[in-house]
Formats: sequence, structure tokens, C-alpha cells
Amino acid sequence: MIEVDEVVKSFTLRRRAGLLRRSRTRVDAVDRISFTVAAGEFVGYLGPNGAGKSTTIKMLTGILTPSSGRVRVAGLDPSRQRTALARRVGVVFGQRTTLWWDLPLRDSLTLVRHLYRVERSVHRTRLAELTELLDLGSFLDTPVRQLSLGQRMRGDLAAALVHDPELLVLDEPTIGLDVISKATVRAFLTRLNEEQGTTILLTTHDLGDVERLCRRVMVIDHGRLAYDGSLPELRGALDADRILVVDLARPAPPIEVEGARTVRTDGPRQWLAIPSGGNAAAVVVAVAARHEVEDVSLREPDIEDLITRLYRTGVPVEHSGGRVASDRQQ
Ligand SMILES: Nc1ncnc2c1ncn2[C@@H]1O[C@H](COP(=O)(O)OP(=O)(O)OP(=O)(O)O)[C@@H](O)[C@H]1O
Repeated sequence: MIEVDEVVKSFTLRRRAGLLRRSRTRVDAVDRISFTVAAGEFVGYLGPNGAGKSTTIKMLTGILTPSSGRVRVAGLDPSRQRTALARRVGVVFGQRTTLWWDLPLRDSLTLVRHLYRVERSVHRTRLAELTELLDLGSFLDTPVRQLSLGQRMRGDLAAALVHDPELLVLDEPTIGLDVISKATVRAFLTRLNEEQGTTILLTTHDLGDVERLCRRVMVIDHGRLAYDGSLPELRGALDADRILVVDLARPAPPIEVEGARTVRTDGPRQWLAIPSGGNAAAVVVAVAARHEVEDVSLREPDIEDLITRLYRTGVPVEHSGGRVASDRQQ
């Protein structure tokens, strides 16, 4: 569905360097990136501010032309075949709306039908489906300017999907949304991907989105691909400990069991670090055999921490299928 081969996008920045002189600096916003995304995948595209995410998305949707390298989306060259591509791809930018501000949502969605030349009967069925899945019914006739952020985002998703695209590209779709709206959007995206097979590429700073939605993550940093693999593999690659929190019936000296190391105690509560690949169930059984346990809970390593560590230190190359760029180590 997406093929990106050795793609570079450079910008030239002109700065005043004196009274009359101007200096030019070149920024490689995207620096020799290669990846493919197969039909039906749900991929998270992550990276810190300025890493090159938006530049990549703009090249995938034909807004920007690569300086070098090759991009194909649904078999098309995005910058040359932008109109043909628009019929096969839906795009949502969380920070701005594509809806007509003064029109009721329903009218915006009808205008989109004309833009994409969707047949009236097909549109009617599709709109009914999207209305149900995104729960648009109560505000279809409200002008877009009066919608809450969460309602507007659901409206934008509907607008991006009216023409039933094979690929949906999302740039920060849950930004600013409250917990309930986020949950609605996430549940919808999961269904879209699983039931309709829509390929989804998601750019987000919301790591909750990634944990709940993406089977694969790509991390970009300074224009380079720093990681490409699954989230569990990223955790493994960074050797992140899981933390078992144990509530004992009464305070006790630090617990000593095989397969874990006690890293903190506070009264009857103790925190045991279990290295990646360790068996948490075995540790729980071993603890319960020696102590009176009232409660346990297991905390996965926080993905935000993992990604920060990845940016800061790089990670071991080639970890069980998760690909990590080797040049980070140099
Ligand atoms: N039109 C432009 N002209 C000059 N430099 C640009 C332009 N667009 C982006 N850049 C630079 O390219 C780099 C990557 O920017 P990009 O917007 O792709 O990052 P991003 O990962 O999307 O960041 P954010 O998370 O903040 O949206 C940055 O250094 C940015 O300043």
C-alpha cells in the first residue's frame, strides 16, 4: 500500500547573516527513509517535534515532492497523481478541519461526496454506516462552528471516509480530545481497520493511541528511521523491566525471589522489577509462597519513557524482527 524508498526531503533556510549577507542552510527534514506498509496494517509513526513526521505525511499525500528517492501509495506517485490518489486515500489533520465552518455537518459531507464523485445511493449507504459507527446522529444538522472538538473530529473522520478509501492517514487525530471522545475515536479506528480492512498510518504524540491501536510502530528522529517493529519488541530491545507491585498483609524486609529484584519498599507495598522476557506469573507464585499477599498488579514499562530512551541512546541493532537503524550507534 505504501512504498518509501531512500526518500530525502530537504528545505533551504535563508537567514540574514549581516547587514546585506544572507546565509543558506540546508535542513534534511527526511533523510533517506525506506519502509513499506502492507494493505491492512495499522502503523504508528512516532517521533519528537521536528523529527520529520509531517514532512513524510505530506510526501505520502502529494502535498510535497521528495528531493530524491521514490514514494508510491496505492501504486501511484503521490505528487504527480494527486487527484487519482485523493480518491483512494483519506487524510485527517487533527489540528485543522476540512469541514465547511458555516455549514451543517450533513452539508459538508454532501459536498465531499461531489468532490470525490461518489454516487448518491452509495453515499447514502456509506453516510448511514458512518453516522452509526461514529455516532453522528445528534449533530449532523449542527453547523460545524458549533461542534465540540470531539464531535468535529468525528465529523472530519466521516468526511475523510465518505469515499471509502483504502488508506487512512491520520495526523494527531486525538489531540485535545477528552477521555471519552478519545475512546470513541479509537474504537472506531479499530473497527475500521479490523472489519473493513482499511490500512491506517497514524502520527501521534499520544502514546495511549499507540498502545491501544498500533501493531507496528515506526520511530523517526532527526529525519532518520530509528525503529521499525512492534511495541513489545521495542520494550524488549530496550530491556525495559516490568514492575510487579505487591501489597503484603504487613510490612516486611525486601522480598527476595528468583526472577525479580526488589527496587522499592513503602510499608507493606513493594516494587519488584522483572527483566524483559521474565515470567511474571512465576514471580507472583514465588512471592505468594513466602508471604501473605493481599494484592498484586503488573505495570508495563511506560512507552513514553521507552521512546525517550530510544531518542537519547539508540538501542541495540536488530532485535527479534524489530528493526532499529544501525547508524544510531555510530
Ligand atoms: N517548509 C519548510 N521549510 C523549512 N523547514 C521546514 C519546512 N517544513 C518543515 N521544516 C523543518 O523540517 C524538520 C521536520 O519538520 P516536520 O514538520 O516534518 O516535523 P514533525 O515530526 O512533523 O514535528 P511535529 O511533531 O512538531 O509536528 C523541522 O526541522 C522543520 O523545521
